[in-house]
Amino acid sequence: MLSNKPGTHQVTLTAPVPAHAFRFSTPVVETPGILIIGRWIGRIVAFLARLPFRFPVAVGTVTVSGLVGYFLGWGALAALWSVVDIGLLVWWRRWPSTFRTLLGLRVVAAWRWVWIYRRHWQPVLVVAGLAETYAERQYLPRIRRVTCSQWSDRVRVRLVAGTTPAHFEERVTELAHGFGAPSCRVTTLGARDIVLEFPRRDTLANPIDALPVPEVPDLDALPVGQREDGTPWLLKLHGTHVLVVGVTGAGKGSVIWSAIRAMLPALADGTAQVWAIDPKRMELSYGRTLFARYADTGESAVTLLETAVTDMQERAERYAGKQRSHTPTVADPFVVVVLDEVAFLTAYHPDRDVRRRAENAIATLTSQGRSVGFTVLAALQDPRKEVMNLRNLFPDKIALRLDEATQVDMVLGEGARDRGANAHLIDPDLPGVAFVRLEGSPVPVRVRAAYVSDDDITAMTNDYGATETGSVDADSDR
Ligand SMILES: Nc1ncnc2c1ncn2[C@@H]1O[C@H](COP(=O)(O)OP(=O)(O)OP(=O)(O)O)[C@@H](O)[C@H]1O
Repeated sequence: MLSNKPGTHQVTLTAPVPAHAFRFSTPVVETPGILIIGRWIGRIVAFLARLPFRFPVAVGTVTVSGLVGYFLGWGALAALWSVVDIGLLVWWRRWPSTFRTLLGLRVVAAWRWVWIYRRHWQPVLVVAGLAETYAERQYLPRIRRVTCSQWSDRVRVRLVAGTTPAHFEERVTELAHGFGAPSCRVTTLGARDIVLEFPRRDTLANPIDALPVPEVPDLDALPVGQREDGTPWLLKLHGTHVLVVGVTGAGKGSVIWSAIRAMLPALADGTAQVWAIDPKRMELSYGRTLFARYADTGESAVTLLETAVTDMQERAERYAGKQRSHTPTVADPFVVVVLDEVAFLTAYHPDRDVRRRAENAIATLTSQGRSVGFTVLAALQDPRKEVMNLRNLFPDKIALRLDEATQVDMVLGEGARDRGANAHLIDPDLPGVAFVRLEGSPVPVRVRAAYVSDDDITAMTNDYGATETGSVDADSDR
């Protein structure tokens, strides 16, 4: 106990209490050198024993090459490799997709595991604050596996017990920078089991052409663009309200037009209607013949909104006690009120009465319209409360390029920026790129809306628009 051996004085887990004459503490026992060396040898042997299972192709290749070189000589090895190279070349040219999935991406994954993740894992995690310390020992989450898809690396990680995926979600920016990726996304697979997804390149860098019009539109999942992982970005309109926020030129129009485009067959057969409010007279006027109602001034816009409220309430009264959800029919179509620059009505319109009536009507529609088939799809440039205090009545929000970092959480909700939704850093040269929250996941996803050009809109109005303009723009007071 009172030994003066080196190390005895180092362990001070609790501070001494001066009033106590004796202090009991755990004795420090010196580890014999042979045990330390034995442990290192054990770890090296375990590593070598695991290698063939972890990298069977690489270990097999090296072993076979070594055996051929040793028994048959270097000439035979060179001949073998020439044949293998020609075989690989033929495979690559003839069946590129199987070559990529079975070999190419595995080689890339092994390389990136060693060179990027293994090498930088400890420093990046320690600096990012993701290494845990307990009783003077450091515990690091462990890389279980690295796999590669064509566009991203997926790093499967075993968490340190007592930590949660939220620790990683809050550090996605640090992780992305640390491993040299444009972004990082965290997916939870199970207890202490997460995947970090690092894109290797920006899959949304090129504009996406207007998507094909679906034969039977699914109003719960309208294809409006592409997600960062290459899968379609599907927008739910029926049973919700959507607020699209972005600075001027961010591409709000492309989200609105992509949604309208995806609904075209439903507009044509009368099971859905678009009621459009277009204060700028630039965005929606182009496709006027597609809309059941159209308004472009303050007064006519408020009249349109109040008509929607009256129709909605009449429908709710009919449904009361009989049905709890809406199924689109020709008699009771799904109505989407599309509002371009909603702040024009709620904040900027000079007439106070128009502002008040518009706000009341939007609040009523957004709070009561969901279950009876009335949806508001609104675009907004400035999400601050002074401009739009109704934003929380929109369950789904889309954050295109924003002006300030603080606006990200205003749009996507608390913690969205910490989880990597850097909408304020979206490149101005990438209009249509946005962050959205998908159902059931707190992690924002990067997406890009398809671009519906003027020619596309002309083709849409030719194919699906009403022939008599007068029949569809009853609310316009132009
Ligand atoms: N999804 C997209 N893909 C590629 N380019 C796009 C996309 N959306 C918009 N653009 C380009 O950006 C320009 C501005 O887009 P848009 O008018 O839709 O922005 P906005 O957010 O509606 O702006 P404003 O609020 O001023 O109307 C378009 O003219 C087009 O050239």
